[in-house]
Amino acid sequence: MAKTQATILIIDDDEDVLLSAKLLLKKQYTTIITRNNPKEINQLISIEPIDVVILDMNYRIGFNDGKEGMYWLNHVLSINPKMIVILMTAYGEVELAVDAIKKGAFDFILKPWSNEKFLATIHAGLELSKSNHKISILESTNEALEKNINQKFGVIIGKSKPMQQVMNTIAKVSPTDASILILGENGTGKQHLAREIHKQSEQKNGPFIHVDLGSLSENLFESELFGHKKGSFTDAHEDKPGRFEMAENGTLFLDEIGNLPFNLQSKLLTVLQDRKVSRLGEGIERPFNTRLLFATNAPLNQWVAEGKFRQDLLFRINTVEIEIPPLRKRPEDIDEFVIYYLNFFKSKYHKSHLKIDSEAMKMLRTHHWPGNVREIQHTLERGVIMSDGQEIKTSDFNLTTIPVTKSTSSEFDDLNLQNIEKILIQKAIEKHEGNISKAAKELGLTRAALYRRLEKFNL
Ligand SMILES: Nc1ncnc2c1ncn2[C@@H]1O[C@H](COP(=O)(O)OP(=O)(O)OP(=O)(O)O)[C@@H](O)[C@H]1O
Repeated sequence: MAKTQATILIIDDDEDVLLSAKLLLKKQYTTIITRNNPKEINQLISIEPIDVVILDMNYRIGFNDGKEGMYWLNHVLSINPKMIVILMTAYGEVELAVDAIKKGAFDFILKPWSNEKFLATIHAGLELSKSNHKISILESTNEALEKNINQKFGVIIGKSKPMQQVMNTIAKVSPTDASILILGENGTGKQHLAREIHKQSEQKNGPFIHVDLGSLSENLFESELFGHKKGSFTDAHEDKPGRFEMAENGTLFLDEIGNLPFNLQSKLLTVLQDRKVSRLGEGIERPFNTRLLFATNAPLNQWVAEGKFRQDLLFRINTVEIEIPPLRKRPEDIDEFVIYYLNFFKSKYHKSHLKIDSEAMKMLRTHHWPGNVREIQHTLERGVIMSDGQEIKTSDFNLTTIPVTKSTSSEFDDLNLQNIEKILIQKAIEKHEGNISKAAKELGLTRAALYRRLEKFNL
């Protein structure tokens, strides 16, 4: 019979008890650790993936008040409140054992034990430990998924030749386990395509977890990606799995990979090579089974040449590179996007009669679309909202291109804060040639906050 994968720690000062418990359990479970001194608990819990602790109530000869057992029970639960602790106790101490259960122990075993009862108790403890572990991962996965639930548009639009080539590549590579690097300007649909790859992959029934490395502050990178142990830093109030663990049997999409700080690039490389992650502050290595997708709008090859991005990491993540062309290089797709978003927003805002005036349509077809698909989507939404009549007019779209102006102090003659905010945002985007992450960083905003302002100012 194959052994069940589980690590059980037994602590008792009686070597005979340890030996007979070990002999019994090792037939059933993969790892049995025995110790005669409870002081070793601290170290063991932080380096071994322990599922169940079996703890004696008394450690000094002649003492049978169970105080030590209670002390160590509290201690284990303060390190990990979800740890399954089973107490071993003699006949006279049943009341004490019941008290221990009230304080958080899972169950107790009476010494001398019946093998059958002993195994049944361990089995039940292990089942609970497994479901606790699953629940904690599910809670975090759920949290991450809820953030993504607003993803509104599931279809892939684009019949142009360059888009069809992209789709052909996706059909070929999605079912494999190759790492894919998606390249493209802001708003070209990198995340949208990453979701499509997930849908067409073997992991399609697992979660799709998106991490925007452009919006994470530097001190959060490690904990977000790899998870942390309670107490490993000031705000680590409880154990938390990282995104790698949350994406188990699914896809992990690391967006804006160019924003990963240089010191963490080597750590990520090791994780990708070993296919194991360790939570911050914990020595346990957890294997993961996750499809990895990456995206960036940064010129990574150039950054490698400049020493800003590790070449070995780039080689690891770009087994296949897919470049999504900007909208201006596939103008044939504009009409389809316009029709799609027009219909979508007509129905959302209950304006089913609306059409686009021919002048306005001409303008949409010839616009440069620096913000790509995201810009076309927001423009159509604005047009539908602003239009009063039967037709959306050029002015309803309020399509402006970001003016390329040289900074002069006269811009600040107008001291209206909103106007100045708009000017600063324009300047930051101009300076960083449309790179939203860098502009947001310079402005001291998250990317999401910058996007909100772009919308607010119709930029
Ligand atoms: N081919 C497409 N078909 C339908 N919708 C699309 C397509 N490409 C992009 N979109 C939509 O455009 C918006 C922007 O796309 P997405 O967020 O994937 O771009 P991105 O390249 O990841 O942007 P950023 O670089 O700013 O993170 C999304 O709402 C997405 O659904």
